[in-house]
Amino acid sequence: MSALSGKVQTVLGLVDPDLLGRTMTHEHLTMSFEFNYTPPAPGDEAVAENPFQMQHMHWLRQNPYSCRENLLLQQEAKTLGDELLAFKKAGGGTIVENTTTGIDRDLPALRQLAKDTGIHIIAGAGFYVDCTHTEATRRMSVEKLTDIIVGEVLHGADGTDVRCGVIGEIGTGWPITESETKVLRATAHAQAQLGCPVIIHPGRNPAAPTEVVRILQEAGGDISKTVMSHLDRTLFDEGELLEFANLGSYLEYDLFGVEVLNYPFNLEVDMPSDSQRVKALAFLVKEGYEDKLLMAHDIHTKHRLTKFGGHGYAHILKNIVPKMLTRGISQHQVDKILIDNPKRWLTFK
Ligand SMILES: CCC(=O)NCCS(=O)(=O)O
Repeated sequence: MSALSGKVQTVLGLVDPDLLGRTMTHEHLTMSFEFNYTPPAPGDEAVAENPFQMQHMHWLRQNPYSCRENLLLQQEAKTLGDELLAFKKAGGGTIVENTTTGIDRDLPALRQLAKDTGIHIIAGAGFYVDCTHTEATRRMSVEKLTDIIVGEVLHGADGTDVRCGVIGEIGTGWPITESETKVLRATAHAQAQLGCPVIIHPGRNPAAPTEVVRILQEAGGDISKTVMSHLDRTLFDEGELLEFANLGSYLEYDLFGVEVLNYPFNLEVDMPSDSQRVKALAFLVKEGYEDKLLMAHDIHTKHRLTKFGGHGYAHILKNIVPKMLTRGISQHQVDKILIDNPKRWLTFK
């Protein structure tokens, strides 16, 4: 048994799992998504240059990745305390901050935000998707990658003494690349050593979540302590969803607040609305998966902050939970999804 066993590791140190309260298991407070910039449609360039005005808000919500400035969430780190205090006022207790190496993780900023607001913040270890890997990362062996990830949890990351409390979000695309496969194997090895929670960003293909689970399992990972993120844009067929759910990971619906007509990273996908996300959760509850469900907003751009007219980190607590209660999900089941399941997942074995 390690010193971490039975505890949750926040950026301010170890805490008793009972202290977490309502938890968003997939958010970003400071990061860069610039590598995903998608040029605006011809004629929209001027709007994209000057997006944060009332008359441009609809365009920005529909085209969030076509404005460079919108992708620089890290510029807001100093003012993010107010957003977190709104989350706290709505009854929130904990944020899992999934920013990993490749998208500008800022651990000192996370520690400061936790101190300023009293919100428990849990930082993520490991690496994002292949196109953010450096050449040095690509050349590393699985053993070296494992050492880095274990070190980020046990000693601190990015040259700081801030320790990560989860591995992930570990980024994978579709098809999964060689470098991503090595990182997945390292993740499984580190998890086997540490007994820690893992969270995965799957590629945008219905086959991706199952393939990730296969790789993790083969390398000795603990699927019962692993979260599959972004199911709302990945698995639509109910049969396929149940087949995946049967593999035993946590099932995360984490794009609450995103309502877009065209999803630029996969134009085949019809991004669901929040009502459809609630429907999917109600379906999984009815099928007996209430102990596996998790929810979040995955805020990763500026326009989703309340400061820019967005829904902020309190949207689920203020707007989605009341809707869930009208759609066959009980308060007891809501509490499982927002409190008990995150607590169980985040507690080191
Ligand atoms: C870093 C944030 C992130 O990866 N979000 C996922 C966006 S999407 O793949 O679901 O569009």
